[in-house]
Amino acid sequence: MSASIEVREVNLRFGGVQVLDRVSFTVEPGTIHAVIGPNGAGKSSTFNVISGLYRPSSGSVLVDGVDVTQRRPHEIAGLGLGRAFQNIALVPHAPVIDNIMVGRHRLMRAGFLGSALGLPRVRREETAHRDRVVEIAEFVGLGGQLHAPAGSLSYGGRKKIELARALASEPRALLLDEPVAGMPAHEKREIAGVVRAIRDALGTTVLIVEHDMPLIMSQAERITVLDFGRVIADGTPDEIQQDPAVIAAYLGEDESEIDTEVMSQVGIEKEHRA
Ligand SMILES: Nc1ncnc2c1ncn2[C@@H]1O[C@H](COP(=O)(O)OP(=O)(O)OP(=O)(O)O)[C@@H](O)[C@H]1O
Repeated sequence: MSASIEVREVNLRFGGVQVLDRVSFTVEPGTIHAVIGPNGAGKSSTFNVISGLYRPSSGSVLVDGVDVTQRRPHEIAGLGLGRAFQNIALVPHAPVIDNIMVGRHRLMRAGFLGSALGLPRVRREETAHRDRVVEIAEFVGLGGQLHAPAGSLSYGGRKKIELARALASEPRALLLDEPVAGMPAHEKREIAGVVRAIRDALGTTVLIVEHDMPLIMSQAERITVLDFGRVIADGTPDEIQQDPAVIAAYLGEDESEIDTEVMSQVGIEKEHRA
């Protein structure tokens, strides 16, 4: 149930701006792999290239060895690449379960007509899909809120719906874009647990972009660091914390914007700033 993702020498330009500059890294199957870097480093752009929303100027992306660079987003999703988006797009008045069912669409064969006519085969298929979606909802901790309107859940709860929706397509690799951004600590811990469980219990490869360093350092097995569209480091959390190029990248930001708390979380001591 796990796929590898290989990003090879990807260049991405918008007008005269080189957003990604020969970006290469490999996400091994069944690992939790993070992409980090200062604001504007190219993390979201990398995700957009992998999921087919942006076409690179050159270079390629392979999923399980299959070149997907020229494929459209839905085709890439069809190969088992799921994505939970940074900006939550839910139907607030619809129940939680219906919001998650949207993610199941890719796997459902019954057409609109069969559904509308209530054919027995179609009904059986829908029931099986719904049962699986209930399991997934329970897995992410939404079992008690299946019939609540999605908009009535806390921010963390709505993020769980996003996760469940991405999981509903039974992905072999899952891209998570800032899954804990803006959450209180207890919700962050809960989501971190779910991310770990997705990999441990389902075997899904997880590629994650996140600014929350404690989460990254504790969950990721491998980290790729981007700065100004380039890969400046790639390694284990321990290696990354000690890498001089990474330390310089985080210190190179405008002094007024340096988040000392983030720095200390990454393991960068104040002495390095002198
Ligand atoms: N569609 C686009 N058109 C033009 N420029 C873009 C586009 N998408 C991204 N960029 C530019 O590419 C650069 C990298 O942006 P990107 O959003 O990938 O960075 P990021 O590392 O995800 O940043 P953040 O941490 O702030 O989300 C930025 O300078 C951004 O303005």
